[in-house]
Amino acid sequence: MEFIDPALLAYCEAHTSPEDALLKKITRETQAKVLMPRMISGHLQGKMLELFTKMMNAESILEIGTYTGYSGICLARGLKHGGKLTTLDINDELEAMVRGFFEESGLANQIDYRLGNARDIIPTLDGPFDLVFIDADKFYYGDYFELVIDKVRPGGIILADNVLWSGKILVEEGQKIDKDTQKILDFNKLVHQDPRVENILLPIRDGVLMARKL
Ligand SMILES: C[S@@+](CC[C@H](N)C(=O)[O-])C[C@H]1O[C@@H](n2cnc3c(N)ncnc32)[C@H](O)[C@@H]1O
Repeated sequence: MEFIDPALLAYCEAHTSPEDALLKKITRETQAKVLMPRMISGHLQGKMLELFTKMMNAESILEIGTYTGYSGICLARGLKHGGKLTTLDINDELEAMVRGFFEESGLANQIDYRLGNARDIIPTLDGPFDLVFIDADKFYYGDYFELVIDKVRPGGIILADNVLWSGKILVEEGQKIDKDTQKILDFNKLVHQDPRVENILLPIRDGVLMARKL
């Protein structure tokens, strides 16, 4: 499901600071060489992540789901001088490509790229994080939220991508719901009802849930 008229999207992109050569290259190579290129954050969302990070003056960021590094580079570009991004992914087949992009970004020394299952790695990480971007396997979004909430500083932000799940969260009465959709529905409800955060669901791209820790 497209959420916005393609002409309006093109207008928004035309009035957003342009993607630079590296982000264009990551998009091109992801489309040419990697499975499921739709997973990449892309121009609008990438710029949003960079600007949120700058607005927060973030020093410590955790990303769950590196993929080809597009969103990671956007987040790292927003970091305060000397800040650090920790980014996790289970897929080691992309490692050489991703490390190459991080080197090209000039920010590799601020990016701690770790391979493995995020549910095993997160408990070993020290907070506090200013910002956490959840963008890995949707089935475990609720687990990621619970694993990171105590590691986020008060006033810190948790962002979760794809929470509109291509519109599948709109369920008709009696309709059968697949497991991932059910997990996204549960996650959106969990965050919305959690007294530890205030939240907004932004209809950007496939939906971004923003929760601010109180
Ligand atoms: C939607 S993509 C991330 C897109 C990336 N954030 C971007 O915007 O360019 C999801 C990524 O999560 C990773 N992933 C899935 N399950 C994971 C797990 N249990 N632990 C760590 N990473 C996982 C996948 O390998 C995939 O690269």
